[in-house]
Amino acid sequence: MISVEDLTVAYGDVTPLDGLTVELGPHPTAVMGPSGSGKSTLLRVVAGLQRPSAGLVEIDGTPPRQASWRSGGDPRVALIHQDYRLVPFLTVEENLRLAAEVRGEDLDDDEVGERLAAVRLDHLDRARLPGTLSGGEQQRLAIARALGPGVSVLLADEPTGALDAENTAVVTDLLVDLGAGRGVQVVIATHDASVAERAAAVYRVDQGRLVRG
Ligand SMILES: Nc1ncnc2c1ncn2[C@@H]1O[C@H](COP(=O)(O)OP(=O)(O)OP(=O)(O)O)[C@@H](O)[C@H]1O
Repeated sequence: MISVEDLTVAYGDVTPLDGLTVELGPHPTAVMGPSGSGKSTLLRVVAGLQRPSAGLVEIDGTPPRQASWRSGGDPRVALIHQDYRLVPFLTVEENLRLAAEVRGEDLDDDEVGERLAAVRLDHLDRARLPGTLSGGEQQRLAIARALGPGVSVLLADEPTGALDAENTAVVTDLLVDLGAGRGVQVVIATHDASVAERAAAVYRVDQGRLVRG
C-alpha cells in the first residue's frame, strides 16, 4: 500500500503537488491529469528519486529509500517510462542482466528466458539491440527489466505514450496481469482513457491534489 500524507512539491514558484493526501490503490491504479499537473513528480517521489518539499510517503509503512549511487534505489519500487530508457548499446539479454546485477541478482540462462517469457518475448533473439525492436517490444523488455524479485510497486509513467492502439492494449494487459499475478501494485500515469478504463481506481490531479473518479 502506498500512503501519501500532506505531500507538497514546489519548484520555485511552481507547486504541482500541494498538500496531497491519498492511499494509492488498489491494483491497478491510474493517475490522470493535464500535462504539467505533477504526475511524473508524484511517481518520482514515491520511487525515492526525489525528496518532497513537505509531507510523507510510505510504502507498506516505511518511506521509500532515497536513491543514490551508494544505496541504489528502493528495491521494492520499479519505474518505467514512455521512452523505455533501455541501454541502446546493450543487447536484449545484456539489458536484463545489467539491471539484475545492479539489484544484486545473478541470472542464469533459464532465468533470462523466464523473464522474457513473462512479457511474452521468449521468441526474441536475445542478441538484438533495443533499437531494432518495435516500440511495444521495447516497453515489454523494459517491464521485464524492471520486475526484480523484491518489487512490490511498479510505477509506469505514460508507459503507452509512444505506442499505437494495438501495442497500448498489449502493454496495458501485461501490466495488469503481471501485477495481479505477482501481487505487485501497479500505478500508471496516463493521458489515455483506454488505459485508465482498465484500472481498478482512477485518480485525477486537481489543483495539486488527487481526486478519485
Ligand atoms: N526538476 C524540476 N525543476 C523545475 N520544475 C520542474 C521540475 N520537474 C517538474 N517541474 C515542473 O513541475 C510541473 C509538473 O511537472 P510534471 O512533469 O510532474 O507533470 P506531468 O503531469 O507529469 O506532465 P506530463 O503529463 O507532461 O508528463 C511542471 O510545471 C514542470 O515544468
